[in-house]
Amino acid sequence: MSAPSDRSGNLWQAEAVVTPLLIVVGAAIVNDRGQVLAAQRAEPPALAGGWEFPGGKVEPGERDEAAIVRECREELGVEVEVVERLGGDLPLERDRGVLRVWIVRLVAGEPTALEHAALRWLDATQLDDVAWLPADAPLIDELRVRLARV
Ligand SMILES: Nc1nc2c([nH]c(=O)n2[C@H]2C[C@H](O)[C@@H](COP(=O)(O)OP(=O)(O)OP(=O)(O)O)O2)c(=O)[nH]1
Repeated sequence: MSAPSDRSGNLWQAEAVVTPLLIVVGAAIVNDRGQVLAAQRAEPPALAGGWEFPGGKVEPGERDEAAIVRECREELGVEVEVVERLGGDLPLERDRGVLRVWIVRLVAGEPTALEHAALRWLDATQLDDVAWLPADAPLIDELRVRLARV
């Protein structure tokens, strides 16, 4: 069967080609005591109870670093400074997109669970004490090494 074409004879673009890729950024907030802040999701029901790095979807035209700063304000009420990437692009389970985690440091404020069910500071020996969302799992060993160096 031939592909559909318009009157000028151009092939129609397949929908999958033009669907933009979703990018989710996560903030691994590391303090000078070698701890990282883990956040427990409150919603949606399928993810509630799972632990993640605070963050969310990058908006159209927004840089990852700006999205990280915005999400940390919205979700935790803190100001952060982006330090560097942790790991590569990780496939998301529920969405067609990727997760990018950035190491950040706190520059002002004390994190408050404005949207999460709970927050916990974890050191290198405590990273396995919480159930991370599946997409995050490949990063945890790398984070452990990193925290042990602080
Ligand atoms: N923030 C964050 N999201 C993660 C992580 N791991 C992971 O699989 N996700 C998934 C969960 C969600 O399906 C998606 C993030 O969506 P979200 O609902 O937090 O995004 P958002 O804050 O922009 O929220 P909204 O405006 O769309 O409601 O990425 C992680 O470590 N941090």
